[in-house]
Amino acid sequence: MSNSGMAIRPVLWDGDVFRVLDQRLLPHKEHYIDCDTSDKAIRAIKNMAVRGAPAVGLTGAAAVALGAREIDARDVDTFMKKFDRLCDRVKRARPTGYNLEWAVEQMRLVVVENLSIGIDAIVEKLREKSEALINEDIEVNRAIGAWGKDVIPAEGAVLTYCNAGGLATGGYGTALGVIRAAWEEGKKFHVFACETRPYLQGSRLTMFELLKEGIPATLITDNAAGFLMQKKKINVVVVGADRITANGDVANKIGTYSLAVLAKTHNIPFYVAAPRSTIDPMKSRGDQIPIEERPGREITHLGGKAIAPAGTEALYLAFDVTPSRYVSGIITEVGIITRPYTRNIRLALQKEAGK
Ligand SMILES: CSC[C@H]1O[C@H](OP(=O)(O)O)[C@H](O)[C@@H]1O
Repeated sequence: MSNSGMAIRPVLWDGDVFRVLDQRLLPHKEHYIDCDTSDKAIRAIKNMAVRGAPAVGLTGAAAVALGAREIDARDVDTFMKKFDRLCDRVKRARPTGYNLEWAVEQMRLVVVENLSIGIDAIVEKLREKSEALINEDIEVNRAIGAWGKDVIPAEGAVLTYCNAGGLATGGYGTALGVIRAAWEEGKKFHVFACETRPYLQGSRLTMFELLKEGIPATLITDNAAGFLMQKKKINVVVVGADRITANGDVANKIGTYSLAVLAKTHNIPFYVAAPRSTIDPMKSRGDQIPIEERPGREITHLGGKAIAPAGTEALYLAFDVTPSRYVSGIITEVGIITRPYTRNIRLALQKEAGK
Protein backbone atom coordinates (compact mmCIF):
# COMPACT_ATOMS: atom_id res chain seq x y z
CA MET A 1 0.00 0.00 0.00
CA SER A 2 1.28 3.49 -0.75
CA ASN A 3 1.44 6.19 1.92
CA SER A 4 -2.22 7.07 1.29
CA GLY A 5 -3.26 3.50 2.08
CA MET A 6 -4.38 3.20 -1.52
CA ALA A 7 -3.79 0.01 -3.44
CA ILE A 8 -3.03 2.14 -6.46
CA ARG A 9 -1.95 5.71 -7.06
CA PRO A 10 -2.73 6.86 -10.63
CA VAL A 11 -1.35 10.32 -9.87
CA LEU A 12 0.85 11.73 -7.11
CA TRP A 13 3.33 14.47 -6.32
CA ASP A 14 6.94 13.49 -5.69
CA GLY A 15 8.60 16.72 -4.56
CA ASP A 16 8.16 19.16 -7.43
CA VAL A 17 7.44 16.46 -10.00
CA PHE A 18 3.91 15.26 -10.74
CA ARG A 19 3.91 11.53 -11.47
CA VAL A 20 1.27 9.95 -13.72
CA LEU A 21 0.79 6.19 -14.00
CA ASP A 22 0.69 5.54 -17.75
CA GLN A 23 -2.59 3.61 -18.03
CA ARG A 24 -2.02 2.89 -21.71
CA LEU A 25 0.57 0.30 -20.60
CA LEU A 26 -1.67 -1.45 -18.02
CA PRO A 27 -2.13 -4.23 -17.15
CA HIS A 28 1.25 -5.35 -18.48
CA LYS A 29 3.50 -2.60 -17.17
CA GLU A 30 3.33 -0.11 -14.30
CA HIS A 31 5.30 2.91 -15.53
CA TYR A 32 5.03 6.47 -14.25
CA ILE A 33 5.49 9.51 -16.45
CA ASP A 34 7.34 12.28 -14.60
CA CYS A 35 5.67 15.60 -15.40
CA ASP A 36 7.91 18.54 -14.56
CA THR A 37 6.17 20.92 -16.98
CA SER A 38 2.56 21.87 -17.64
CA ASP A 39 2.92 20.65 -21.23
CA LYS A 40 3.79 17.13 -20.06
CA ALA A 41 0.78 17.02 -17.73
CA ILE A 42 -1.57 18.33 -20.42
CA ARG A 43 -0.16 15.81 -22.90
CA ALA A 44 -0.82 12.98 -20.43
CA ILE A 45 -4.48 14.02 -20.35
CA LYS A 46 -4.82 14.39 -24.12
CA ASN A 47 -3.20 11.02 -24.95
CA MET A 48 -5.10 9.27 -22.14
CA ALA A 49 -2.03 8.18 -20.21
CA VAL A 50 -4.28 9.37 -17.39
CA ARG A 51 -8.07 9.14 -17.83
CA GLY A 52 -11.21 9.12 -15.77
CA ALA A 53 -12.92 12.43 -15.04
CA PRO A 54 -11.65 12.91 -11.46
CA ALA A 55 -8.10 11.76 -12.27
CA VAL A 56 -8.12 14.08 -15.29
CA GLY A 57 -9.23 16.90 -13.02
CA LEU A 58 -6.43 16.18 -10.55
CA THR A 59 -3.90 16.14 -13.40
CA GLY A 60 -5.33 19.40 -14.72
CA ALA A 61 -4.83 20.98 -11.31
CA ALA A 62 -1.24 19.74 -11.31
CA ALA A 63 -0.74 21.18 -14.81
CA VAL A 64 -1.88 24.54 -13.43
CA ALA A 65 0.54 24.26 -10.50
CA LEU A 66 3.39 23.31 -12.84
CA GLY A 67 2.44 26.02 -15.34
CA ALA A 68 2.30 28.74 -12.68
CA ARG A 69 5.98 28.04 -11.98
CA GLU A 70 6.73 28.66 -15.66
CA ILE A 71 5.08 32.10 -15.81
CA ASP A 72 7.52 34.96 -16.31
CA ALA A 73 5.94 37.96 -14.59
CA ARG A 74 7.29 40.78 -12.44
CA ASP A 75 3.88 41.92 -11.21
CA VAL A 76 0.65 40.20 -10.16
CA ASP A 77 -1.45 41.73 -12.97
CA THR A 78 0.87 40.28 -15.61
CA PHE A 79 0.93 36.98 -13.71
CA MET A 80 -2.89 36.84 -13.63
CA LYS A 81 -3.21 37.47 -17.37
CA LYS A 82 -0.77 34.65 -18.16
CA PHE A 83 -2.31 32.44 -15.47
CA ASP A 84 -5.79 32.78 -17.01
CA ARG A 85 -4.37 31.73 -20.38
CA LEU A 86 -2.75 28.73 -18.71
CA CYS A 87 -6.09 27.75 -17.15
CA ASP A 88 -7.86 27.98 -20.51
CA ARG A 89 -5.17 25.80 -22.10
CA VAL A 90 -5.53 23.15 -19.40
CA LYS A 91 -9.35 23.11 -19.59
CA ARG A 92 -9.18 22.41 -23.33
CA ALA A 93 -7.26 19.17 -22.81
CA ARG A 94 -10.48 17.05 -22.81
CA PRO A 95 -13.97 18.51 -23.22
CA THR A 96 -16.52 16.13 -21.71
CA GLY A 97 -15.55 15.52 -18.08
CA TYR A 98 -16.59 18.37 -15.78
CA ASN A 99 -13.98 17.63 -13.10
CA LEU A 100 -11.29 19.24 -15.24
CA GLU A 101 -13.13 22.57 -15.30
CA TRP A 102 -13.97 22.20 -11.62
CA ALA A 103 -10.39 21.48 -10.56
CA VAL A 104 -8.93 24.33 -12.61
CA GLU A 105 -11.46 26.67 -11.00
CA GLN A 106 -10.34 25.49 -7.54
CA MET A 107 -6.80 26.45 -8.51
CA ARG A 108 -7.88 29.81 -9.89
CA LEU A 109 -9.64 30.58 -6.59
CA VAL A 110 -6.36 29.98 -4.74
CA VAL A 111 -4.78 32.76 -6.80
CA VAL A 112 -7.71 35.16 -6.51
CA GLU A 113 -7.80 34.67 -2.72
CA ASN A 114 -4.05 35.21 -2.32
CA LEU A 115 -3.16 38.05 -4.68
CA SER A 116 -1.50 40.02 -1.90
CA ILE A 117 1.08 37.40 -0.86
CA GLY A 118 3.33 37.71 -3.89
CA ILE A 119 3.91 35.48 -6.92
CA ASP A 120 6.36 33.03 -5.35
CA ALA A 121 4.02 32.38 -2.40
CA ILE A 122 1.06 31.95 -4.77
CA VAL A 123 3.00 29.37 -6.78
CA GLU A 124 3.74 27.45 -3.58
CA LYS A 125 0.09 27.54 -2.53
CA LEU A 126 -0.94 26.15 -5.91
CA ARG A 127 1.41 23.22 -5.47
CA GLU A 128 -0.09 22.60 -2.01
CA LYS A 129 -3.65 22.87 -3.33
CA SER A 130 -2.97 20.38 -6.11
CA GLU A 131 -1.79 17.79 -3.60
CA ALA A 132 -4.68 18.59 -1.25
CA LEU A 133 -7.17 17.93 -4.06
CA ILE A 134 -5.78 14.40 -4.49
CA ASN A 135 -6.20 13.64 -0.78
CA GLU A 136 -9.68 15.20 -0.74
CA ASP A 137 -10.69 13.07 -3.74
CA ILE A 138 -9.73 9.89 -1.87
CA GLU A 139 -11.83 10.91 1.13
CA VAL A 140 -14.76 11.92 -1.08
CA ASN A 141 -14.60 8.54 -2.83
CA ARG A 142 -14.60 6.74 0.52
CA ALA A 143 -17.76 8.67 1.43
CA ILE A 144 -19.32 7.68 -1.90
CA GLY A 145 -18.49 4.07 -1.07
CA ALA A 146 -20.02 4.39 2.40
CA TRP A 147 -23.27 5.82 1.02
CA GLY A 148 -23.41 3.47 -1.95
CA LYS A 149 -22.40 0.07 -0.54
CA ASP A 150 -25.98 -0.79 0.40
CA VAL A 151 -27.08 -0.84 -3.26
CA ILE A 152 -24.79 -3.85 -3.73
CA PRO A 153 -26.59 -7.13 -2.85
CA ALA A 154 -25.17 -9.30 -0.04
CA GLU A 155 -25.04 -12.02 -2.68
CA GLY A 156 -25.74 -11.65 -6.36
CA ALA A 157 -24.09 -9.77 -9.20
CA VAL A 158 -23.24 -6.17 -9.99
CA LEU A 159 -22.40 -5.07 -13.51
CA THR A 160 -20.04 -2.18 -14.08
CA TYR A 161 -18.80 -0.43 -17.20
CA CYS A 162 -15.52 1.13 -18.23
CA ASN A 163 -13.26 1.97 -15.28
CA ALA A 164 -14.56 4.18 -12.52
CA GLY A 165 -12.03 2.88 -10.04
CA GLY A 166 -8.93 4.01 -8.27
CA LEU A 167 -7.31 4.47 -11.67
CA ALA A 168 -10.00 6.99 -12.68
CA THR A 169 -9.71 9.02 -9.50
CA GLY A 170 -7.25 9.84 -6.73
CA GLY A 171 -6.98 6.14 -5.85
CA TYR A 172 -10.20 4.73 -4.34
CA GLY A 173 -12.83 4.99 -7.08
CA THR A 174 -16.43 5.97 -7.54
CA ALA A 175 -18.33 2.98 -8.99
CA LEU A 176 -15.49 0.72 -7.86
CA GLY A 177 -15.42 2.68 -4.62
CA VAL A 178 -18.99 1.50 -3.99
CA ILE A 179 -17.95 -2.05 -4.89
CA ARG A 180 -14.83 -1.82 -2.69
CA ALA A 181 -16.86 -0.58 0.28
CA ALA A 182 -19.38 -3.41 -0.11
CA TRP A 183 -16.53 -5.92 -0.34
CA GLU A 184 -14.82 -4.44 2.72
CA GLU A 185 -18.15 -4.95 4.54
CA GLY A 186 -17.95 -8.66 3.79
CA LYS A 187 -20.63 -8.97 1.11
CA LYS A 188 -20.23 -11.97 -1.19
CA PHE A 189 -21.29 -10.57 -4.54
CA HIS A 190 -19.82 -11.07 -7.99
CA VAL A 191 -18.79 -8.36 -10.45
CA PHE A 192 -19.35 -8.51 -14.20
CA ALA A 193 -17.03 -6.02 -15.87
CA CYS A 194 -17.68 -4.96 -19.45
CA GLU A 195 -14.47 -4.79 -21.48
CA THR A 196 -15.47 -1.36 -22.84
CA ARG A 197 -14.21 -1.06 -26.37
CA PRO A 198 -12.10 0.51 -27.79
CA TYR A 199 -9.76 1.71 -25.00
CA LEU A 200 -10.66 -1.42 -22.96
CA GLN A 201 -10.87 0.34 -19.60
CA GLY A 202 -12.87 -2.64 -18.31
CA SER A 203 -10.63 -5.50 -19.34
CA ARG A 204 -7.32 -3.71 -18.81
CA LEU A 205 -8.06 -1.47 -15.83
CA THR A 206 -11.14 -2.62 -13.89
CA MET A 207 -10.06 -6.27 -13.98
CA PHE A 208 -6.54 -5.15 -12.97
CA GLU A 209 -7.96 -3.40 -9.89
CA LEU A 210 -10.45 -6.12 -8.88
CA LEU A 211 -8.00 -9.02 -9.30
CA LYS A 212 -5.37 -7.07 -7.32
CA GLU A 213 -7.79 -6.98 -4.37
CA GLY A 214 -9.29 -10.42 -4.80
CA ILE A 215 -12.78 -9.15 -5.57
CA PRO A 216 -14.55 -11.89 -7.62
CA ALA A 217 -15.08 -10.63 -11.15
CA THR A 218 -15.79 -11.89 -14.63
CA LEU A 219 -14.94 -10.01 -17.79
CA ILE A 220 -17.62 -9.90 -20.48
CA THR A 221 -17.86 -8.39 -23.91
CA ASP A 222 -19.91 -5.21 -24.02
CA ASN A 223 -22.53 -6.88 -26.21
CA ALA A 224 -23.15 -9.63 -23.64
CA ALA A 225 -24.58 -7.30 -20.98
CA GLY A 226 -28.14 -7.37 -22.31
CA PHE A 227 -28.27 -11.15 -22.54
CA LEU A 228 -27.02 -11.51 -18.93
CA MET A 229 -29.73 -9.09 -17.80
CA GLN A 230 -32.35 -11.05 -19.77
CA LYS A 231 -31.13 -14.24 -18.04
CA LYS A 232 -31.56 -12.52 -14.65
CA LYS A 233 -27.83 -12.81 -13.90
CA ILE A 234 -27.47 -9.12 -12.93
CA ASN A 235 -28.99 -7.58 -9.80
CA VAL A 236 -27.72 -4.01 -10.12
CA VAL A 237 -25.65 -1.81 -12.45
CA VAL A 238 -23.21 0.77 -11.03
CA VAL A 239 -21.22 3.05 -13.33
CA GLY A 240 -19.19 6.25 -13.05
CA ALA A 241 -19.80 9.60 -14.70
CA ASP A 242 -17.90 12.32 -16.48
CA ARG A 243 -20.43 15.11 -16.28
CA ILE A 244 -23.86 15.30 -14.65
CA THR A 245 -26.18 18.19 -15.51
CA ALA A 246 -28.54 20.02 -13.17
CA ASN A 247 -31.47 17.81 -14.19
CA GLY A 248 -29.57 14.55 -13.54
CA ASP A 249 -28.64 13.64 -17.12
CA VAL A 250 -25.33 11.73 -17.12
CA ALA A 251 -22.45 11.77 -19.59
CA ASN A 252 -20.31 8.67 -19.31
CA LYS A 253 -18.30 6.31 -21.49
CA ILE A 254 -19.92 5.48 -24.83
CA GLY A 255 -22.16 2.47 -24.29
CA THR A 256 -23.48 3.56 -20.91
CA TYR A 257 -26.78 4.76 -22.37
CA SER A 258 -27.37 1.35 -23.96
CA LEU A 259 -26.80 -0.32 -20.58
CA ALA A 260 -29.23 2.08 -18.91
CA VAL A 261 -31.98 1.33 -21.42
CA LEU A 262 -31.38 -2.42 -21.06
CA ALA A 263 -31.43 -2.15 -17.26
CA LYS A 264 -34.74 -0.30 -17.34
CA THR A 265 -36.17 -2.86 -19.76
CA HIS A 266 -35.27 -5.61 -17.30
CA ASN A 267 -36.23 -3.67 -14.14
CA ILE A 268 -32.65 -3.66 -12.87
CA PRO A 269 -31.55 -0.71 -10.69
CA PHE A 270 -29.04 1.53 -12.53
CA TYR A 271 -26.87 3.72 -10.27
CA VAL A 272 -24.32 6.38 -11.10
CA ALA A 273 -21.52 6.98 -8.59
CA ALA A 274 -19.83 10.36 -8.78
CA PRO A 275 -18.45 13.13 -6.57
CA ARG A 276 -20.28 16.46 -6.59
CA SER A 277 -17.30 17.86 -8.51
CA THR A 278 -18.72 15.97 -11.52
CA ILE A 279 -22.00 17.89 -11.35
CA ASP A 280 -22.13 20.87 -13.69
CA PRO A 281 -24.83 23.18 -12.27
CA MET A 282 -24.53 25.55 -15.23
CA LYS A 283 -25.81 23.00 -17.72
CA SER A 284 -29.52 22.28 -17.36
CA ARG A 285 -29.72 19.30 -19.72
CA GLY A 286 -27.52 16.51 -21.06
CA ASP A 287 -27.75 17.66 -24.68
CA GLN A 288 -25.63 20.66 -23.69
CA ILE A 289 -22.64 18.45 -22.76
CA PRO A 290 -19.73 18.57 -25.25
CA ILE A 291 -19.08 15.02 -26.48
CA GLU A 292 -15.44 14.25 -27.22
CA GLU A 293 -14.74 12.71 -30.61
CA ARG A 294 -11.45 10.82 -30.65
CA PRO A 295 -9.40 9.61 -33.66
CA GLY A 296 -11.01 6.72 -35.56
CA ARG A 297 -7.65 4.96 -35.41
CA GLU A 298 -8.40 4.23 -31.75
CA ILE A 299 -11.18 1.95 -33.08
CA THR A 300 -9.52 0.53 -36.19
CA HIS A 301 -6.29 -0.39 -34.37
CA LEU A 302 -5.61 -2.46 -31.28
CA GLY A 303 -2.15 -2.54 -29.73
CA GLY A 304 -0.83 -0.78 -32.81
CA LYS A 305 -2.20 -3.42 -35.18
CA ALA A 306 -5.00 -2.78 -37.68
CA ILE A 307 -8.19 -4.70 -36.93
CA ALA A 308 -10.07 -3.16 -39.85
CA PRO A 309 -9.16 -2.86 -43.54
CA ALA A 310 -6.96 0.02 -44.59
CA GLY A 311 -9.13 2.98 -45.56
CA THR A 312 -11.83 2.14 -43.00
CA GLU A 313 -13.59 5.25 -41.78
CA ALA A 314 -14.49 5.01 -38.06
CA LEU A 315 -16.59 7.29 -35.85
CA TYR A 316 -15.38 7.33 -32.23
CA LEU A 317 -17.72 9.30 -30.00
CA ALA A 318 -16.03 8.72 -26.64
CA PHE A 319 -19.10 9.44 -24.47
CA ASP A 320 -22.87 9.30 -24.54
CA VAL A 321 -25.60 10.85 -22.39
CA THR A 322 -28.06 8.88 -20.28
CA PRO A 323 -31.28 10.80 -19.54
CA SER A 324 -32.04 11.00 -15.84
CA ARG A 325 -35.23 8.95 -16.26
CA TYR A 326 -33.02 5.86 -16.63
CA VAL A 327 -31.03 6.63 -13.46
CA SER A 328 -32.18 5.00 -10.19
CA GLY A 329 -29.93 7.25 -8.11
CA ILE A 330 -26.73 9.29 -8.12
CA ILE A 331 -24.39 8.17 -5.32
CA THR A 332 -22.38 11.12 -4.03
CA GLU A 333 -20.27 11.90 -0.95
CA VAL A 334 -23.32 13.49 0.72
CA GLY A 335 -25.84 10.75 -0.03
CA ILE A 336 -27.78 9.09 -2.84
CA ILE A 337 -29.59 11.68 -4.93
CA THR A 338 -32.92 10.48 -6.29
CA ARG A 339 -35.66 12.17 -8.30
CA PRO A 340 -36.83 14.89 -8.54
CA TYR A 341 -33.24 15.40 -9.67
CA THR A 342 -33.21 19.14 -10.34
CA ARG A 343 -34.39 19.93 -6.81
CA ASN A 344 -32.39 17.22 -5.05
CA ILE A 345 -29.17 17.96 -6.95
CA ARG A 346 -29.48 21.59 -5.94
CA LEU A 347 -29.92 20.55 -2.27
CA ALA A 348 -26.99 18.12 -2.48
CA LEU A 349 -24.69 20.82 -3.85
CA GLN A 350 -25.59 23.02 -0.88
CA LYS A 351 -24.78 20.35 1.73
CA GLU A 352 -21.56 20.16 3.72
CA ALA A 353 -19.65 17.02 2.75
CA GLY A 354 -20.30 13.90 4.80
CA LYS A 355 -23.66 15.01 6.23
C1 LIG B 1 -14.82 8.04 -12.32
S1 LIG B 1 -14.95 8.77 -13.87
C2 LIG B 1 -14.56 7.47 -14.90
C3 LIG B 1 -15.13 7.68 -16.26
O1 LIG B 1 -14.15 8.20 -17.16
C4 LIG B 1 -14.07 7.30 -18.24
O2 LIG B 1 -13.79 7.94 -19.44
P1 LIG B 1 -12.26 7.96 -19.97
O3 LIG B 1 -11.67 6.64 -19.60
O4 LIG B 1 -12.39 8.18 -21.46
O5 LIG B 1 -11.61 9.12 -19.26
C5 LIG B 1 -15.41 6.65 -18.27
O6 LIG B 1 -16.40 7.49 -18.78
C6 LIG B 1 -15.61 6.38 -16.81
O7 LIG B 1 -16.88 6.07 -16.39
